Formats: sequence, C-alpha cells, structure tokens
Amino acid sequence: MEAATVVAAPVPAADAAAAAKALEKKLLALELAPSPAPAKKRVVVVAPPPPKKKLVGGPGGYVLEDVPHLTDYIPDLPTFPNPLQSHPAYSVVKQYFVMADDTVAKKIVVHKGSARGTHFRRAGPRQRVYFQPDEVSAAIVTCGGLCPGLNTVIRELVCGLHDMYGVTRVVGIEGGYRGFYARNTVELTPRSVNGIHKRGGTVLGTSRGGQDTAKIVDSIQDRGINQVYIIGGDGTQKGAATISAEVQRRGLRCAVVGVPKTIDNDIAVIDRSFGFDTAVEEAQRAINAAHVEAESAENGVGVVKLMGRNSGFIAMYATLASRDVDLCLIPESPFYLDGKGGLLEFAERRLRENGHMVIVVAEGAGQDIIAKSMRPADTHDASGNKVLLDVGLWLCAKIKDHFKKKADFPITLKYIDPTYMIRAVPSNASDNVYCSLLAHSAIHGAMAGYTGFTVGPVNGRHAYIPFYRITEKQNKVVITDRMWARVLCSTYQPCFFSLEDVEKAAGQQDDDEPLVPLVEGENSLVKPPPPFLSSAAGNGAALCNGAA
Ligand SMILES: Nc1ncnc2c1ncn2[C@@H]1O[C@H](COP(=O)(O)OP(=O)(O)O)[C@@H](O)[C@H]1O
Ligand SMILES: O=P(O)(O)OC[C@H]1O[C@](O)(COP(=O)(O)O)[C@@H](O)[C@@H]1O
Ligand SMILES: [Mg+2]
Repeated sequence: MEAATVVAAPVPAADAAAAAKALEKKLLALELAPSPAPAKKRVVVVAPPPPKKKLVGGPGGYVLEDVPHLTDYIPDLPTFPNPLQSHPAYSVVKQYFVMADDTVAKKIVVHKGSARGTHFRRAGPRQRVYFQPDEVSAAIVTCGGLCPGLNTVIRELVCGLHDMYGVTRVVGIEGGYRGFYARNTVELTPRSVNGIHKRGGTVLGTSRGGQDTAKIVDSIQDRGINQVYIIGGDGTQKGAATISAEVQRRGLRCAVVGVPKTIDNDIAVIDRSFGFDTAVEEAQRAINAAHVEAESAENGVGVVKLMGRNSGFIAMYATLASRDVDLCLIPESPFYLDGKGGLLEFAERRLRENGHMVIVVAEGAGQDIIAKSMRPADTHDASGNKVLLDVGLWLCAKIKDHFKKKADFPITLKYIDPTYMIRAVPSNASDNVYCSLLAHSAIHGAMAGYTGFTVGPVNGRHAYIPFYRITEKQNKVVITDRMWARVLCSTYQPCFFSLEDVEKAAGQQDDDEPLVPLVEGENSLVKPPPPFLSSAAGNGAALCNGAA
C-alpha cells in the first residue's frame, strides 16, 4: 500500500463525559418513572474515556478506520513466529497469512470519480504474534438475548485457540457480564465443548444488565486473563468498548475482542449477524402454519409475530422468502389502521379477493400507534432496552373488532407467536460455518495483538471494526431502499408512507450513495410527488395507497 498519513482523531473528553451524564440522567429518569413492574436495579455505567480513533489516510480519499493494538499503549512488546507456520494443516496453504496492511472496503460499489472511502483492517492470521501459546489465558462470555449459533461460536473459539495456536487455558464466564465478578469461571476444553453446537442457547448462560466495568476489569486482572472474547449484540459491544477502554487505561496486556451476536441483524457495518439466517429459515415454519390455517378457513387470517425490536430484517426476509405473506409490518415503516389506504381496508379487500391472508409483524412494529390506545408499560429491561407493547395481540384484537362489526363478513383469525421458539433453535449449517469463521478471525486478531474491535464480514471479507463504528448506530431496514420495495412489490400491501417518513428514511440512507438522476421525469420520492402518490389517505399523509 502507498505511504499513509496517520491522523489520530481524539474523541473529545467532553463528548464522553456528556454521554455518560446523559445516560445517567436517562437511567435516573427511568428509575423515577412510575412502572407497573419495576425492572431489576440498573447499574449506571461510568465509562472511561474511549481511546483515540485511529484513522489512516491514503491517496484517492482512502481512509483506514483502524483498530487499537497492544503496542499503542505498551511499547516494545516481543513478537513470536505464528505457530500456524508449522501446523500440518495450514503450513501448505499458499498465501495463508494476510498482508500486514490489507484492508477491506466498506463500500464495494464505486462510482466513477468517487473517493476510495472507508476501509477496515482485514481479518486473518499474521506472520508474527504477540502471545506465546502457553501464556495465553482466554475468557469467553455471552451476553444479551439468545441467538442460534452462540454455542457454535463458543466451541469454535475454544477449538480454534487449541487447534490452531495450541492454547489450552480457556475459561467461560457464566451468566453474562456480571459473571465476571459474581460467579466462578468454568474451564472450557475441546472435549467439553465438542457437541455443543448442536444445542440451542448458550452453555455459558447469559443475562442483561449487571454492567460494572471496574469490577469486570478487576476480575480480568486478578485472573490473569489476557484475551477476552465477548459475544453479544449492540448493548454488549457498547459494554465491550468500555471494558476495552478501561483495560487500555490500566495498561493491561489484554486483547478485548467482540463477536457480534443478534438475531435481529441490527448491528451496523457487518453484512449480517450469525443466527439471522437460521431465524429466517425457522420463521418459515410459522408462516407456513399460519398460511395452512388461513387457507383452510373461511376468510382465514393468519398472524405471525417475529422478533425485531428496532429492526424488521427477520420479518422482511421471512416475507420475501415465504411468498405466502400478504402484509409485512416492521418497526421502520409506520402504518395506520383506519380509513382509506389503512390496514383494515386492505385486509378486507385482500380477504374478499383471496378468501384468506397472512400477516407477518415484527415485534417492534406499530409501537407509536399502539401507545395511543394502550397504556404504555413505560419500562425498560435491565440493559435499558425499552420493553415493547405486544403488537401481535393488539393487531389481532383490532382486526377481530373491525370484522365483528360486519355481520356478513365472519373471519377466522389464528395468531402464532414463535419468537422464543425461533431464538432457541440450534444454528443451521450456513450459520455454523459462519460462526467458525467469526471465531477464527477473532482469534487471529487477538493473537496478532489487536484489541478493541468487533470482527465481522464487510462485503464478504472478514474485517476488524473499531467498537465505535459498531455501536454508533443500529442497522435498520431503510424503507426507501430497493429491498423494502421488493417486499411491497411481492405483497402488494399499502406502503403507508408519509412525506415525513420518506424524509426520515432518506436521512438514514447511505450518504455515499448518490441519487441517480432519472433520464426521464422525476424520481417519485423527490418532491413534489406525482399526483397518484399524493392521494390523501386515512391519516391524510400517505404517499401511496396500495390499490394494486
Ligand atoms: N450502553 C451500554 N454500555 C455498557 N454496557 C451496556 C450498554 N448497553 C448494554 N450493556 C450491557 O451489555 C449486555 C447486553 O446488552 P443487551 O442490550 O441486553 O443485549 P445485546 O447485547 O444483545 O444488545 C448487558 O449486560 C448490558 O448491561
Ligand atoms: O425477552 P428478552 O430476553 O428481553 O428478549 C427479547 C429481545 O431479544 C431479542 O431477541 C434480541 O435482542 P438483543 O440482540 O438486543 O439481545 C429481540 O428481538 C427481542 O426484543
Ligand atoms: Mg440489542
């Protein structure tokens, strides 16, 4: 690679302090808010200031958003030849080691004349490592909600460390973050984890909340742990970032590595999260059941609730895969029930046309509209995630009420909530392979002395991504992207968009993607909208009414 300039961009301490203060205020407000079922006591996270961002510039607008390295804060660390060099399986592999300065482009589609843009450090084994196998003491922890593949990642971390690098000291932290200081560790060996990938859940247990960074790092220090593998979602990765910052502040020779987990696929930057593929596949069984029930009844309605707190990816992909779904509702796309272009009008029309319909609803959909007719629970879980109102039950009640008023139109509605069943299954074949690659990439990074990163595929190539990149925003379905259009096109459901929704979605769209000027006419989403899109509907704001 061409000569690069190192530009260290410090995150202002004031920002970190303000963020910690805002979080404290938020948590305090939650603590004071009346709540019918108070959540467990939450621990306020007083985060150490995050380490400086490592940005490396190059020609043509090339930017490497690099990850920290142990040598950034511990000079003169000795290095050793990578044991893979003499490994019978790997030594014959041509070009097994990655080039030291290989990077992975965040954007794979380029436009003529555009800058080379953001890159991340390529994952993979390096020729020199910063740990001797017999001095490694690794710990693995799983946090947050369950997700298919957790056990596979645990297994592959243990076996990968052992088989590739000869590491024998690996412990599991039980019950999530709080297990660092509230529980004993459990020894993990290739033998003890051998068959765990065939089981759902996590053999280590998991939890929400219980985040005390200082105590966690005390435990890391006291136990002599020098590689920590933290498997979890967006909340967990935020926790990992604070742990990593504290480890660096204390000058510990300890690599802190995040492995992204979330069934919701809501983690930014990476192509997808493990368990998502399994979840979409498993969701098909519920949708099939709903379809069979709906088809077999007079005016049958099958409603399936799927997971997706803030991001509707499971619902969207399950809908596209199934082809039996008439209506897909996701958190990112607000909807309304009554009036022209509303959900109930659409349901009636679809039932009259087809005699049955299937609705897939993500658990985070319609929260605003439900809150208008239902007292919000106004409570958060131990990690600070908002507890959702049950959109599935609410929607079923609304549909039943609507058709009850129509004596000549009896319906049969069946509601299926497979959410926890889906989350509890073991990962499928493709997720299993993916989990192995994630685990191996994580190990290579830690052995090479990198720290403070989450591992994951970016445009198909595994990369080391700084924590701040993963935690700064969630991955969401962009309703003005082509993928959501595919859903609308396959279901012929109303799009319910208001101009406000479109503008909001446009703000979430990738800045790097220029709007292609149409050869003829205007882009339909650029104001003013064509007359057929602006027909005032139920709430007077819908852009299109789905009268397909
Ligand atoms: N902003 C945060 N800072 C530090 N730790 C956090 C933060 N948010 C969540 N955590 C911790 O991460 C763990 C998992 O978070 P949670 O949101 O429940 O699940 P997930 O990681 O799957 O999103 C919990 O132990 C929680 O205390
Ligand atoms: O009942 P729980 O354990 O709080 O889990 C419910 C939540 O967990 C999830 O499955 C995954 O969320 P996380 O990735 O944040 O753990 C969400 O879809 C869902 O809202
Ligand atoms: Mg989460």
